[in-house]
Amino acid sequence: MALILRDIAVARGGVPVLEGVSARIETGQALILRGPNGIGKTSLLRAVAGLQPLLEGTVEPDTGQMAYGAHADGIKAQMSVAENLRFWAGLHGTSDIDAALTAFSLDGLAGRLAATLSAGQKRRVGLARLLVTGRPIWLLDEPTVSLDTASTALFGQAVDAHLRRGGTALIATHVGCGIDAPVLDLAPYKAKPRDLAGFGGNGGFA
Ligand SMILES: Nc1ncnc2c1ncn2[C@@H]1O[C@H](COP(=O)(O)OP(=O)(O)OP(=O)(O)O)[C@@H](O)[C@H]1O
Repeated sequence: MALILRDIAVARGGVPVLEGVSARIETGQALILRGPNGIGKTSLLRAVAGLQPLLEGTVEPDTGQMAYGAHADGIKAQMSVAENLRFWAGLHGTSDIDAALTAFSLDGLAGRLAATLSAGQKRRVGLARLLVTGRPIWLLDEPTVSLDTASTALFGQAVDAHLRRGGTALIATHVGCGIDAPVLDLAPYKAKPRDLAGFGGNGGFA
């Protein structure tokens, strides 16, 4: 399923950060978002995922087709790895977690309380959740932070398999994440200051 961004502008904390961003990611393709700290990679992904409003522009398809993998893994500490994945699968109307456990080498940790996982292990559970959503468009924010070389390779394989199944991925990263894909540098799209009155803006003092 293709992901289409048309002339998008996004704000953060009432301040415009990016404008004029367009991209078309065809079925089976990925696009890497690059740019310096603070340019707006996270804000753009959040807006595409429907977690914050777009200042301008449109996104296709609707957010029901998207799975968002954020910085904060959002794992439930008092549940086991398997319980976390089952919970997430239930939310998305799926039930099979075995493939996700295996893809991220989590079989041996399935019964482990999430609170006791290392940072990289938690990140692997966060990424495994993408698989159980069954959604075709993955929006990933710095997905390989905390991952060692072997886990980064597992991530690369999971994305490759997702793309081969007809998925799409938009990935923000400023480190190599093992994905061979075109890169969109966001630096040229830095927004010029503008008046956000009427958009919930507050002069930038959020
Ligand atoms: N809650 C907030 N309130 C106000 N400003 C914010 C808030 N969150 C982020 N910002 C600002 O919005 C801008 C864009 O931030 P964003 O996190 O989207 O950038 P990024 O490109 O993902 O950065 P990084 O590479 O550091 O993760 C930055 O200048 C940041 O300081």
